[in-house]
Amino acid sequence: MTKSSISASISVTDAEIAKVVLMPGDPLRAKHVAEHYLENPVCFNTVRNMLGYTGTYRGKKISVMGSGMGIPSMGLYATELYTQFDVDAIIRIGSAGGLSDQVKLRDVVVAMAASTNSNYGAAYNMPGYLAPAASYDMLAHSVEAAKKLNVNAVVGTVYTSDHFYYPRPEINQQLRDLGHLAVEMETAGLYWTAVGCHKKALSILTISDHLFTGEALSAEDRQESFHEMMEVALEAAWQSVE
Ligand SMILES: O=P(O)(O)O[C@H]1O[C@H](CO)[C@@H](O)[C@H]1O
Ligand SMILES: O=c1cc[nH]c(=O)[nH]1
Repeated sequence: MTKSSISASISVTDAEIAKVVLMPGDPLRAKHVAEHYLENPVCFNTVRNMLGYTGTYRGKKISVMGSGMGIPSMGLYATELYTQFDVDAIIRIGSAGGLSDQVKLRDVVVAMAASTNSNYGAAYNMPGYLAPAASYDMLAHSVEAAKKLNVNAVVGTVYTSDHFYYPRPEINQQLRDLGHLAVEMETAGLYWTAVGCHKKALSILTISDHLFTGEALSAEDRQESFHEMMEVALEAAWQSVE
């Protein structure tokens, strides 16, 4: 749908926002995705430099917009996209630090669920705890896409941290023992927001560094592995729009 400045955070200009939005943390990565993967991209948002674009991919309209870093930023943009711009599905496309031996540098991780140290979900006022989990059909589409594209995608639980620099790094061992594949900073917030708005979400991540092996991708390697994640995410996005 086309709107002319509804929210303080997103100000739509002359492009519509698609039903499905890809969201990297970095707005410049959103620009890169728009320019390299979408046809005829048009910028729809520049407020706070949180760049957003809409274009087409294999004939279907797809948007891409930065989320910023951390749950509060992701929660704000995802809520506005779902509730004010009629978006049905958001796919996070991010980087993550490996925790498990099941993942190595460059692997693509599909986040089935996200544990977190964030208290953001307390606002849903559940007795106990609202589980941040992916939308199954989108998860299934991404797994099928990865198989078809011969991409090594590992499906499992990730850890969404409020801290990039956690003051007690020894918890990484516990996270690993409890089966977490990788750590990043937005997925749980996206999944909570989606369920709260009765919409869909999926988080697809590339392992950019490993907290136990100490390895990290060079800038060139990041670009190449990022391409594999993009192919999987675009296919899953394509499948999720009619
Ligand atoms: O690559 P992005 O999507 O920004 O994701 C990861 O990178 C940032 C930290 O460097 C956090 O946002 C984390 O979740
Ligand atoms: O949040 C993040 C993202 C990439 N690598 C990390 O170690 N943490």
